[in-house]
Amino acid sequence: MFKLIFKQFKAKSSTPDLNDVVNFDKPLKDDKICEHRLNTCHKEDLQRIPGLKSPSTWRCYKLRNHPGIVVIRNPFTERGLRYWISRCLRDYPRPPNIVNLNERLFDETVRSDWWKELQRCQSKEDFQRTKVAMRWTTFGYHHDWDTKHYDDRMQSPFPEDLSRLCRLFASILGYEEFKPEAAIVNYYPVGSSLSGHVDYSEPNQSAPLFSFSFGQTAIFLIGGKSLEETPTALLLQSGDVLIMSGESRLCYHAVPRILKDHKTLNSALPKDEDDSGGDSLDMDLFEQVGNLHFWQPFSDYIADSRININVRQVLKPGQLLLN
Ligand SMILES: O=C(O)CCC(=O)C(=O)O
Ligand SMILES: [Fe+2]
Repeated sequence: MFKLIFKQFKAKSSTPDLNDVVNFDKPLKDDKICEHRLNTCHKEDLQRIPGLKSPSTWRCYKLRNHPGIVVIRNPFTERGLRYWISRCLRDYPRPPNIVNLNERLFDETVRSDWWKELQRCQSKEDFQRTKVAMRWTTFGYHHDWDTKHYDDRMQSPFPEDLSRLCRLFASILGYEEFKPEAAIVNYYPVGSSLSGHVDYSEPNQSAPLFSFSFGQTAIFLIGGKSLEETPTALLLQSGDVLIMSGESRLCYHAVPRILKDHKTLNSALPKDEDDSGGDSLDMDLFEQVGNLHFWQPFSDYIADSRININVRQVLKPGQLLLN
């Protein structure tokens, strides 16, 4: 069932039927979801992470048929969204982090600073080819796509800003001990997809997995422990935070389609957002994204792409090394 539904959503010839797709902006119309109360008495921690809306305004949902799945509908401010998008494009795909760019197709300058080199492309063709070639970057423990194993010798530092962000969401959901140790940033040009899989590479499979969506909207399929089970389709929009915890941590999931429907805000930032200081982000970048000239290339990129940050804990509690 999973593969069939994946194929239907992926089919380029058809506009997907969104009637059966859960839309968290229309929660009352949908009996597949229910509202979930969050424990947001962490105001002090929150004040130290700029770029998030006040937690009392967050809307959070669970899925009736998929215990363990939690979705927080865009808790970010507009400046916050811009910050994380530019981190994913400008900074994260750089050494010592690993990127997918093939050494036979791209020289060292592009592979070590893709975003900078993308802005320097001379022709439209070269720009487009370079833009869509970036599909993932890994950091913390690097995910090995072939062996599906992590290795103590294959690590790069986990960025402090993303670590803090994940630990904050984890603590609000009651996972005080969560340690962000491995991340994959997935880049999805419109037209790309990610087929059904289970994330079982981590020795620690009981810690939740945190997934952040930015830019264009994804149709996300969440299934069961076998491909026989019928998946539920969700719309994941810019800023949405999806948590796979408990039973759902080892369930099949996929991204069959990216919808080009998100209008990127390319205007001055709203004035009413309280995005005052802190030391947990790169505050120069946080300032800069408010400048339209600075923000323009990032805005152009996400006009037809989606970005997903996928964060996992690798080690079991108390475990210090893998091998
Ligand atoms: O892009 C997404 O929402 C999911 C990505 C994913 O499942 C993965 O990286 O394992
Ligand atoms: Fe996954």
